[in-house]
Amino acid sequence: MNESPGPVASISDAPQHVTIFDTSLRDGEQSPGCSMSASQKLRFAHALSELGVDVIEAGFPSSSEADLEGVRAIVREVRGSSLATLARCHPGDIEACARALEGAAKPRIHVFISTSPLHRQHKLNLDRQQVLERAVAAVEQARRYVDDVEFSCEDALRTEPEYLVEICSAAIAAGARTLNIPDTVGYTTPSEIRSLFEYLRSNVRDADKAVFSAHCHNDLGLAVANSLAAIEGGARQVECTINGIGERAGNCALEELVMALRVRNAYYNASTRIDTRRLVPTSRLLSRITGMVVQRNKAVVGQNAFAHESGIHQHGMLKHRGTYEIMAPEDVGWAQSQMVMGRHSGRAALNDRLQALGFSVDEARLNSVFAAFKTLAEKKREVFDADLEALVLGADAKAARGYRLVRAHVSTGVADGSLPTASVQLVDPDGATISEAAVGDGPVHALFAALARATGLRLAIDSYNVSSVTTGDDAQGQASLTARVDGVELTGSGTSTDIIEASALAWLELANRLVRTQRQTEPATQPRKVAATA
Ligand SMILES: CC(=O)SCCNC(=O)CCNC(=O)[C@H](O)C(C)(C)COP(=O)(O)OP(=O)(O)OC[C@H]1O[C@@H](n2cnc3c(N)ncnc32)[C@H](O)[C@@H]1OP(=O)(O)O
Ligand SMILES: CC(C)C(=O)C(=O)O
Ligand SMILES: [Mg+2]
Repeated sequence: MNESPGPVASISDAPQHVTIFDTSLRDGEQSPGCSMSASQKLRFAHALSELGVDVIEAGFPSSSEADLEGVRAIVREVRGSSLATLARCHPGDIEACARALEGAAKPRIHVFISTSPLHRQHKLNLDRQQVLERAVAAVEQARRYVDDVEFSCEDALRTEPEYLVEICSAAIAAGARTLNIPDTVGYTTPSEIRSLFEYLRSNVRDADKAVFSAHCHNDLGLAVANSLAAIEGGARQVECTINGIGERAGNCALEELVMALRVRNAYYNASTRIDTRRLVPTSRLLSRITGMVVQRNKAVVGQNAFAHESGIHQHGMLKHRGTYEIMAPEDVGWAQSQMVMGRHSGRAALNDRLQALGFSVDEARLNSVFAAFKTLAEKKREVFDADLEALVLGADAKAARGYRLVRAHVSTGVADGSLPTASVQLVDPDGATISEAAVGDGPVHALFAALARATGLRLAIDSYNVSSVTTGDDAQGQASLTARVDGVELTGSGTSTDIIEASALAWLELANRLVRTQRQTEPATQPRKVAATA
């Protein structure tokens, strides 16, 4: 048997700071499906600043009046981070950057030009010397407006390395403080980009006067790996985007890069200023603004990143989180790990979930519930709390005693000054009819307020979601709610073609679960007391 490799040595003895340059609002925004209005950009720029991003690339002011206005609004309000804007090596673009950045506390102008033979010949129709002269003139012009100038060699990874040395040396001499080496088309590999950064840092004149920066695209799915390799080669700024949005397959995902540096700190010995607990909220905000859904299995911020369905993993997780998680969900902004009950789950996870729902079962009962659970899980993709309750109680949860919706009515108006109002009629667990009404900030808020009045239960809702479960104009909507009661997460869901009815059913399912865990007296089980939040 081979010997274990032992701990990996650190790449650097002295702790290093890696500057996080976020380009979600520029490279990210220019990708299909990600356009943002000026007010959306402003909102997201605030979120990036709160996240602790060092440099926010706010836009490309010469591209449109709207982009210019968007940058100006960010300059007026956002403090803390440096604010960068992009310009071609073109006097008009650089003037537009300067105008947009007027009043910024920490302005940066970012000028770029293509350096690769393919781009020089086919895109720009310029030779090496002409590109170099355009670059030097642009950096010098930008320096007349601001001290902090970044120069990028577009398509650097397909550029002759000795020409990169020449143009980077000239850019430093002209006043550039940051030299960005983009892998514009996501073509490079980790060992190649690492060698290129080492080569440039050794050969560029006055290399120590500038920060070398990586800007990797994800066409081969290597953007994060290549950015980390660039850090190994000496990069001290990484350009990235939230959720990895950006041209084509996107840019290096900020959340992945930052967590790799943190989780493998002993190796990289490099840190960032990012408040990692804000990663998930920031990712969610971007999804909401752009409508770009994050894939479930996306590292760090995807819904499955801390979810476990298979029995062996769930069993390990219940013994020690470290068995199957290399970082804590709380550290990146999730509430907790998730145990999803499904076809692959085992007895340990089932027992744990039943206890959380207030049922303590002996081994024989657990075995019989487990057999029924496996049969059900073969038919359903996910087994919900309501299904588990039905299995333990030996009856359909819908038939169990609880509040039942008779009717609900909601009225609302847009910009007519009317208050959203809801009235509900329920039958309570003892068969009596109750009617109540309430107003709220919106129709669903009013509905929940009326249900709270009718039942006397005030649920502290953690999340509320509506999604369609079928297609077409008459699609069924599924409303899902979660609430935390005494540290236990309870869920409720309801389905209807009317989303108000679906929402009321979800609220009542959650409320009934709460009531049942308080009142449940079935002899084979011992209910755990769960108090309603008042
Ligand atoms: C790798 C990147 O991410 S680069 C950034 C890409 N982002 C964008 O393009 C979004 C914003 N762009 C735009 O709104 C428009 O392209 C504009 C306003 C900038 C320019 O629009 P137009 O004047 O109509 O030019 P168009 O987009 O058709 O072509 C680009 C022109 O810029 C030139 N160009 C491209 N890059 C550079 C550069 N770095 N420096 C100087 N000129 C450049 C091209 O050669 C072409 O010039 P030409 O019109 O003389 O042939
Ligand atoms: C403008 C530059 C930095 C760029 O986005 C790229 O080359 O990918
Ligand atoms: Mg790019």
